Amino acid sequence: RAPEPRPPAGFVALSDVDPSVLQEMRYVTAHNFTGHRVDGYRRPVCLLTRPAAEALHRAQRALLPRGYSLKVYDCYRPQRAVDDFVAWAKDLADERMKAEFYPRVDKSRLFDDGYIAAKSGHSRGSTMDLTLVRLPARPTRPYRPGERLVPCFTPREWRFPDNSVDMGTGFDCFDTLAHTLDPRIRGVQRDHRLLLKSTMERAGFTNLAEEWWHYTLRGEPFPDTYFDFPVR
Ligand SMILES: C[C@@H](N)C(=O)N[C@H](C)C(=O)O
Ligand SMILES: [Zn+2]
Repeated sequence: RAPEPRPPAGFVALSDVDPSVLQEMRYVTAHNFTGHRVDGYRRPVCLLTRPAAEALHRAQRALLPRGYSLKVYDCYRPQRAVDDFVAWAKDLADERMKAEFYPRVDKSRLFDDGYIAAKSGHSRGSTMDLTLVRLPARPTRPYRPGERLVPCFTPREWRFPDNSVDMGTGFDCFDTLAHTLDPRIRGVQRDHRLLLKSTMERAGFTNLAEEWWHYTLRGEPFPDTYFDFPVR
């Protein structure tokens, strides 16, 4: 068997650049919209290009004195993981995670509506999905496969427990309520989204309008390369 490709020069583990950023890597677990560990994720680590990791460190430095930490859910995503999402999307009968992640969107619409990309910025290594956590971070519990699912846009107390601040929906909530500036999101939920957005923009990132959690580094180092080495 051919040896697995290794991370190319220019990639780093986020923990080597900023160990204080919390990590809850969802696609290496079954707690994600597919319901299975996604192809290409072997270890729960956040890999990024060095400039993206250093920019994230700048954002974290701005947040810590205010009593918040960043928490990443996904970082570099191999192309084979994206291909796994595409294959999953073609199987319209597999809706085992619909009740939590896309209760109001037809599975056949997830790519066209902008919630998942067949060529993703994550595979270029300078994009991440993340949220804010109020410090000190509360402990979390793992997802138990088969447990009862709760829609990701219900009040926070009913959703799957997450130690992040209330953003109005959970992570990977494929719904118009997750659009960053959706006018139905008000009060502290909107404040949290705007704190994340302004901090990330100041550190050099751009948000995806459909997802409050998705950010890409401006001037990324590999704008045309979709990498496929596994996360390990
Ligand atoms: C799947 C979700 N976490 C995400 O990252 N969506 C964008 C559109 C992507 O797939 O690049
Ligand atoms: Zn993303």
